[in-house]
Amino acid sequence: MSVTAIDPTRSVSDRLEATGTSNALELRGVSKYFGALAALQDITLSVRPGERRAVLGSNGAGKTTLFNCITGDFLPTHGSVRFFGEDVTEFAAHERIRRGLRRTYQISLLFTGLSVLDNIYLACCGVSRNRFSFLRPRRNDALMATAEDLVRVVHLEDIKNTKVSALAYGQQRQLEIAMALSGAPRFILFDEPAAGLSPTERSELIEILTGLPGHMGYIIIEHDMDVALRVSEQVSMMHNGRIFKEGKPAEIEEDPEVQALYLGGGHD
Ligand SMILES: Nc1ncnc2c1ncn2[C@@H]1O[C@H](COP(=O)(O)OP(=O)(O)OP(=O)(O)O)[C@@H](O)[C@H]1O
Repeated sequence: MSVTAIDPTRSVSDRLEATGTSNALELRGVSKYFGALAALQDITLSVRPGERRAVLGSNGAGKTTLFNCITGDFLPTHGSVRFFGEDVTEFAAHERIRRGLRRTYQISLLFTGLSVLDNIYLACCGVSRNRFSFLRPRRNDALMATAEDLVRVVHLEDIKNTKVSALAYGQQRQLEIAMALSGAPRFILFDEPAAGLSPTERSELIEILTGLPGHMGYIIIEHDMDVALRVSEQVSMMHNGRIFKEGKPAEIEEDPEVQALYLGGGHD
């Protein structure tokens, strides 16, 4: 199986030229406190449209809290979150979804009694404009065509009619990615997509992520450095609620401070 690494300079600038807009995501001075505990402290982060960013850090560094502040699951204690130029700091999660923000979760949210294709189709229905219509006796052909496209994007076309309960774990994670892609998102947050995957499944995941359409930017939280560094163009390192280093994957991999804190010391 061949894995194509992202060209870090050309792909980003090409995408920026194509989109011609401001940052996809912009966090300014974001902090999040749980009582006296500072889970996030003064986070400032800019991600350009189409950019692929990895956020790495030890357990408890604040990565999931960061995602929750971006998605609207948590309201930051201080600071602001902008999505494609719009201040969404106080927007509910569904309002951000409507603007094209998606995420995957560490826990599975699939309908195990339905087929792969039906799960994706339902996800497409969920984010379509007509989702509140009760008068839909037949399948929507356009949404089904989209679901068929997505099944191919995540390499599940050969088992599209298989029930989710019969899928291998890695295939279920691939399906979750397809569901996050429903409704043509502008930006996706991937929460540890490689967790629990076999080496073969990880290679498949790398292929899927690097093969996503160029305009589709994302942030990936990942403990697997090999996956994270191969699917990202820029890396932000977190520790104790702060981003302490940013750089390209090769720079991060060779950085002595990163090695001391993360690579050398493990993340437990
Ligand atoms: N809802 C919550 N209530 C109280 N404390 C929380 C809550 N969510 C997270 N925390 C705390 O905030 C800190 C950051 O947690 P967070 O889950 O964001 O870290 P993480 O980097 O995602 O860790 P992991 O890699 O283990 O998932 C931790 O000390 C955690 O215990």
